[in-house]
Amino acid sequence: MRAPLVNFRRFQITAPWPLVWTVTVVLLLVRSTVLAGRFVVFALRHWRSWPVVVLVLLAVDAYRDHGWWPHLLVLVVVAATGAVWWWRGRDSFRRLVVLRAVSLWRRLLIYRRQWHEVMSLCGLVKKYDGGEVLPRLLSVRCTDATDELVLRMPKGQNPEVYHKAARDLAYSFGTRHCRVFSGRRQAPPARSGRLAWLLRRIDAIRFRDRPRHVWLVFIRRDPLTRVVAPLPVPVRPDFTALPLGLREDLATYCLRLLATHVLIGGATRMGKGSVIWSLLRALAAGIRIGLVRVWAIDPKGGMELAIGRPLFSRYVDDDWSRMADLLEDAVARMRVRQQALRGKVRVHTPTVDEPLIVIVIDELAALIAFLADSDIRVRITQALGLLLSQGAGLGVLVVAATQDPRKEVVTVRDYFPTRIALGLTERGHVDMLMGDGARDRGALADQIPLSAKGVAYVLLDGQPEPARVRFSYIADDVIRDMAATFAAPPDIQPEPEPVPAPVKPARTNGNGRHTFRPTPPRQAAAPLLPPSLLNALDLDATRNGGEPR
Ligand SMILES: Nc1ncnc2c1ncn2[C@@H]1O[C@H](COP(=O)(O)OP(=O)(O)OP(=O)(O)O)[C@@H](O)[C@H]1O
Repeated sequence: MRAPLVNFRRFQITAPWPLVWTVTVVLLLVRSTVLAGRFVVFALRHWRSWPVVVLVLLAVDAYRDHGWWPHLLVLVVVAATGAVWWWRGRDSFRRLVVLRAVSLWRRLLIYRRQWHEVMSLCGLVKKYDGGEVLPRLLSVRCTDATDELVLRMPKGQNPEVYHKAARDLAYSFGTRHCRVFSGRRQAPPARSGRLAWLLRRIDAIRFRDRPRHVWLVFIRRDPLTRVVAPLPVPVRPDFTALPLGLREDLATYCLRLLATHVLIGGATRMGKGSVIWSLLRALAAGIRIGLVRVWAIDPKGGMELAIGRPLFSRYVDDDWSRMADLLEDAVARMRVRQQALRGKVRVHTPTVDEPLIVIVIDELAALIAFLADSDIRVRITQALGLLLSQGAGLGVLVVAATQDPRKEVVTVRDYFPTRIALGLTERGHVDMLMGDGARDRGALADQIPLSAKGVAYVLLDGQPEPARVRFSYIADDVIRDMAATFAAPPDIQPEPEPVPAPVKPARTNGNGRHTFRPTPPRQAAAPLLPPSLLNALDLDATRNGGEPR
């Protein structure tokens, strides 16, 4: 017999069966451990469903043994307990039962059902490996006015994409406003007590930074369409949280007035006055005891601020030169404080002896842009520059309103760390006032309707995304009442009386004789708008449901 061309037997090797079995068992073990781990994660993630699963199992068991009547009995007991709960504690019932039921309902019927469609149409779906990657909806939490969704972005996206798509998302889900937040909205709760250390550790995990999560807040019912009534005057003002109005999620909007200056921008008649008066109301108790001293300048001849004169320790509305004096006096006070605090503290703490000085200026542009007398204008600009650059930490703060936020008009704009944007006339004004990119992040101040007076965009503590708020409307009667109740005590340093205008020194006319040129009378600050026009403008307020000022 002929020998085979290739002798396969020569290459034959015996199978290493122990090795094959060992590898297979190890692979199976790894796989089943992974699956078990996934199941545990799934079960933990959906821990809220455990009671439901247990109840369903119990219900099936009870039905098998006794029929329908145990279910009926349970239903009656649950309904009776719910009724008693609702009767005794409506708030907790609403929070723990009604809102949770609404959240579940809206999650399933509104968001889950349309998720794929809306995400695709709003351009938020990514294509990868021949398939689609969608943002993943993690939770839906409803409040009385908002739906807060948490979602995880697919890889290759950042929150900017959601900021841009915010309006499309809002209208797609049947609302008008959608706010996008790239960070968690609630801070971890403050823990105390015996188990605080444990709870703090759990919070550290629960509230850890999640860069791939995005929070979408849909405004289901806009609470800012109604005028906000004056808020109660705090017994002692908390400068880190002064209540000034209402947020669109129905929380109270609080301003942090500690070591900051505030610039209020808004087109004419959009409610700059209501921001100032809301702030003064929040400070009123401090004003009465002398913890806060308000120095007010109203370049509109007192049209806005004169009505609350008793609240102010110093007040000028009729003389540009006295306005400059007031600001220079504030600089002098600031310098004295600087000397006293140097090397001791970095931020001044207001006391009755060394109060917080708040300089309120109703129309900043009138002081630094439209003032004809260049000498006084330079004095005012210099004093303001010093106050704005150094006064915040020393407890000398400036709160100023302007209709025009352009740099050419408000040259000192960049020195205001806190900005409030009421309704503005131009799209470009939004970024000028709130900072670059603010409009893209949702501050649509140029789209605030004329009727929404007192509605504004603000930045909340620690969040780059602007929030929409409405300041409380303080009517004239309320201001008068406030001025009578919370009048400022006499200042330790009395307001200087207006000094008569200095007579210019005689000049020689070259032939030894002297010609006296009397100085023209001091320039009085005439109102920017004549009273007749202001009265006419007040009519629009009456038409819009507000009260004329
Ligand atoms: N928060 C508010 N809620 C409801 N209506 C308001 C609010 N603030 C102001 N208004 C209405 O708008 C009118 C104008 O308000 P305000 O005088 O405060 O505006 P302004 O921006 O200060 O005007 P100006 O540009 O003349 O200084 C008021 O007469 C009032 O009727």
